[in-house]
Amino acid sequence: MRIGIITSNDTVLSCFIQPQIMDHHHLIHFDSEEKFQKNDQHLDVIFVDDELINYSSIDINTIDSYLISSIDSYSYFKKTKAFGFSSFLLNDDQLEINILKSLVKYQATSTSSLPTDYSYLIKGKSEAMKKVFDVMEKAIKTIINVNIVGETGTGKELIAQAVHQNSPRKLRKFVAINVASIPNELIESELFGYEEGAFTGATKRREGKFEEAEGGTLFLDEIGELPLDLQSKLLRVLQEREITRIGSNEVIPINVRLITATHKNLLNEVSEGKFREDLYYRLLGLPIELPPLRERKEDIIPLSQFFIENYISKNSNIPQKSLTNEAKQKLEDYSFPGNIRQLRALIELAITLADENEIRGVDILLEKVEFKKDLLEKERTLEEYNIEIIEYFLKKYKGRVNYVKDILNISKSKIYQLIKDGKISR
Ligand SMILES: Nc1ncnc2c1ncn2[C@@H]1O[C@H](COP(=O)(O)OP(=O)(O)OP(=O)(O)O)[C@@H](O)[C@H]1O
Repeated sequence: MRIGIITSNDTVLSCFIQPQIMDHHHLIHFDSEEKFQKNDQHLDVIFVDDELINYSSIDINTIDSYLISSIDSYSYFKKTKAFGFSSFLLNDDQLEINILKSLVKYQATSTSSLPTDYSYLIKGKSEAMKKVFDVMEKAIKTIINVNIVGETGTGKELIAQAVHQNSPRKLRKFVAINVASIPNELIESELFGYEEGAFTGATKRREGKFEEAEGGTLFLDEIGELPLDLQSKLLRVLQEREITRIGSNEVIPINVRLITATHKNLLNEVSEGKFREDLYYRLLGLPIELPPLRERKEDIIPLSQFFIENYISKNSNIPQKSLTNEAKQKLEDYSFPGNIRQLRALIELAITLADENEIRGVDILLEKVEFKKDLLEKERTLEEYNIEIIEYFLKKYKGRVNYVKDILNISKSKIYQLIKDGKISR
């Protein structure tokens, strides 16, 4: 790990880094005669005096433009005319882990000064969400790695996208990959790419996700599922900041911000030997915890209203709808195992089911959200889907054919024919 410190005052170095690991023989100053060695050209951690401004790979030659993108640091830099620049190399794994740990702690307690407005995209006024927004501010200000923890559907990918879109990297790509969804033997080629002929089926060269995300952000979802051998490879890539495609000797430098996500407690995985500790601290960077919806009930109604507006604005034929008190209560009392994704599906179904301008309790089909998903997953013919839907509405409206034909905009005779054929019961 190479640490860089920009400062006019060497004593600040000791504030963050224990004296015993400082090796002044390795210090390099801008204003000295010394030139950077080739392998000195990347820094892992940069401080401007006591402010950690970056914790990720950065090329020394681009440090100026990096500082400009980090407004606070740049104005500080100008104001104090700080020009001393030091960097030193650390070769001790355990010390490296200790430094990473203290950096994580430092980041978690430092405050931010660049408020960003996510309210158009991410809803939530609960204390839990305020904390999430606070950490996001810090994530945006630096290019520190970020790890998002939360159950399925809590908004991990949405947060990752928001961090990217508000960061100086927004002009480059946001590339997302779900590690759990790729067979183990394909993860390496997905991440790092391959050359033509590298293995059976590699008919032409393909770039991996790291290359695709160059200059931007790579979102690795379900990182806890990464097999141990690939964890070592990923660690090496993060340390060396370069990749090699499978079947190639060419070393490709990379400049990618990593955001990882998991629904697992990775620290437990570390203690069980399933996840490498050194990789854990490299990836952890800033931890963002997204609590399940049942633990932030005050967000349920604002989120529901947001999804109603969103859905109606995209479907101009649907009139405005609002939630009755009974519907609100029903939503607030529910536990949402599928979290916000489930709430969204449930609201969209309720809008479709609601007859008037009101969404009533009866339109909130808690047990039926899964019905909608199941319905699609069973892969039936269109005719079979039709039958299932007609049957569902006939049951709901107690066999009133006239009512159901209007809702589904089909002919009465179609329904009677299906009943006559024994395909549906009334
Ligand atoms: N705070 C929020 N405000 C508005 N919409 C949200 C919020 N959180 C999540 N969503 C919406 O909920 C859905 C699920 O979010 P997302 O895919 O980000 O969850 P996830 O945690 O990454 O899920 P998974 O673990 O299953 O991949 C998306 O439609 C997303 O836009």
